[in-house]
Amino acid sequence: MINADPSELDKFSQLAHRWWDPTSEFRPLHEINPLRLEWIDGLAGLAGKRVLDIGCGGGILSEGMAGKGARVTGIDLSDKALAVARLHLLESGAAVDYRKVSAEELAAEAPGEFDVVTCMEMLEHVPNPGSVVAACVALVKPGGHVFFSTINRNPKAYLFAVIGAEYVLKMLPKGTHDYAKFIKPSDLARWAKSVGLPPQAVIGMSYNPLSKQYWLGSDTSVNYLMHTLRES
Ligand SMILES: C[S@@+](CC[C@H](N)C(=O)[O-])C[C@H]1O[C@@H](n2cnc3c(N)ncnc32)[C@H](O)[C@@H]1O
Repeated sequence: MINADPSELDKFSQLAHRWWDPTSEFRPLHEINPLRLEWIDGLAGLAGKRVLDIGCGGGILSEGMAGKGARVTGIDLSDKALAVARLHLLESGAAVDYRKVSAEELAAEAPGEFDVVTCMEMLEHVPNPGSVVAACVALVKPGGHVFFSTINRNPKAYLFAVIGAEYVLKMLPKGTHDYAKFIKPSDLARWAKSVGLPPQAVIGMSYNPLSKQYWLGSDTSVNYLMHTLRES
């Protein structure tokens, strides 16, 4: 059975036509993109690398990584998000190969083909995130980089990521996030380590609603990113 929740895919499909509008529901992804792109590039050196972006959506990060000189494949299971991603290439002139395939299926088809795998803001939308983590280790070359980002599971994360972002600030549509699917960094680290992806670094991402600024730092209590390396 495919590791996907149709209602989650439908949520993103419904909004997909607004993916590249930086004032839309996707504004947070536009605003965090430079931060995560520089962090990934600083650790993995994207130029010339073969990169897989899992759950690429409309392609905000995929295009950013292509702009750094990476050869990027973006995969997602939302037809509409992929259609928007492909259409945007005409406007931006970027080159990204977008495909509708699950991480698990691609892992069986193209094991060890990628220097870098990114899986950002996606694990909290799938029924079995551990299965995606296992697919990531299969997809990346020995010694290659895998990056994750997701939302921590604790009362503060519920307050900020659900109540704050969806109900108070209305940055995201209500129902975007399901608290039960949030993932503690310790759980993600344990899953990654158990499949041969020892974590190298974890960094927090914070937001100040008054200044409307995001930054990376030591506070992993709400949003965080994790860098792992496949054992050689
Ligand atoms: C919050 S968006 C993140 C998009 C992109 N990774 C980013 O950070 O800019 C989540 C994406 O995950 C995709 N998604 C959800 N379940 C998936 C699955 N099982 N396989 C692949 N993509 C999935 C959705 O269609 C959506 O495009």
